Parts: sequence; C-alpha cells; structure tokens
Amino acid sequence: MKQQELEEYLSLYFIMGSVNCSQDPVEVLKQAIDGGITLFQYREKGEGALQGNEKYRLGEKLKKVCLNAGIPFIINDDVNLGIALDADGIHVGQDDEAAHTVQQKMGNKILGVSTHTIAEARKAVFDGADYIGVGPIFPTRSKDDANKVQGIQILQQFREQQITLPMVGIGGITAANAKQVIDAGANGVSVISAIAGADNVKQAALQLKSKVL
Ligand SMILES: C=C1C=NC(C(F)(F)F)=NC1=N
Ligand SMILES: [Mg+2]
Repeated sequence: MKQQELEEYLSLYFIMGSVNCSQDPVEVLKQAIDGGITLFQYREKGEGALQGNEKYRLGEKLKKVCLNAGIPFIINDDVNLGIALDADGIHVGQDDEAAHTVQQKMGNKILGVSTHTIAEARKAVFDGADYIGVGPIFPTRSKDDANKVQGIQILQQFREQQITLPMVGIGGITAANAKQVIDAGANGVSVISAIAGADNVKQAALQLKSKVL
C-alpha cells in the first residue's frame, strides 16, 4: 500500500475487542464506522478476553463488517489469527513476534509496530513497518501494562529525528486533546475507550473525526 494512502487510513484508527464493549462488539464497530472511523484493529486482550474459536468467530464477523465498509481490518499481536482470517494487516508490540519475521509471514500486508523510543522507531523502520503506534501520549486506562506517559513531545521528537514513516498517537486520546496530537506530527489518532466506552458510539467517532481532519 502506498504511504500516502496509509496515512489517510490512519486518521481515525479505532481499536477494540469484546472486553472494551458494553454492547455487542459488532454493533459497536458498525456505529463507529457510521461515525467515520478510517481504520480498525481487533485487539482481543485483557481480563476476560475471548480465546480460541470464540476469538476467531468474533474476528470473522468484525472482518466482514470492515470489508463491507471498505475499511482495512488489522489484527493485534496474534499473527496466526491474522493469517487465518486473511486480515489486511498485523500490529505487533515490542514483546510480540519480531516485526521482521511477521513481515516475512504476512508478505505485503500492512505491518504496524508499537514504539516508545526513537531507537524502537528506527528499528521498526529498518524491519519494514508500514506505520508505527507512538505512546502512550496521555494516561490510558485501556492498557494495564502501558509504558510511561510520553506527552506529545515524543511525536515532535520522532519527526525532528527524521522518522517520516506514517505514525499514530495512542494512549488516552479524546476529542479534547486529539488536535494537539495531529499538530505534533502524527498522521492520525488511535483510540479505544473514547469510542468503545462512549454512550453514543457514532457521536463519539463523529466528534473525534472532526478534530483530526
Ligand atoms: C499497543 C498498541 C500501540 N499502537 C497501536 C496502533 F495504534 F495501532 F498503532 N496499537 C496497539 N495495539
Ligand atoms: Mg502487543
């Protein structure tokens, strides 16, 4: 996929799994798509996360919703699930399977890597990542083993250090702070609870979308 096309997909990157939803995850995804999300990551993780066949079956349903909406479907961590579901891409963290081996397994699919330091960002570029997630920018409730809060300065630092790869900020991003993430150099914002935890999912996505355009 061309870099510019991916940068557009990264504008409003919704991440969720069943754990993040108080209603049917399929419904949440449909409402988020109606609200204008541009990319989706299925991240089935944390206390009470689905496993095995249940995880696969929900992934299959969510992928179909993305396919109908023309939105790329990304799988978090689980490379085998990504291959089994023929996902459009995989997102891996520093403690997941190494990015260069995932790149080999997934061929020309989208490869995203979580980064927290300039060294990790440079390694992701070297390993052939198509985009990087950078954070946590603000305090987050969605990841219990999150690294220390970085603030938007990390985004500015990556750009100053000539990291030109498409990048999204992640961690505690809401409609109130999304614009400063873009102004600091990110191509988009990724959110979990700001959308999945909202009373009105579509409205929350619409509000965030208006801040990142
Ligand atoms: C831990 C994560 C960090 N960044 C991202 C993304 F936004 F996709 F880049 N996804 C994750 N699951
Ligand atoms: Mg991970």
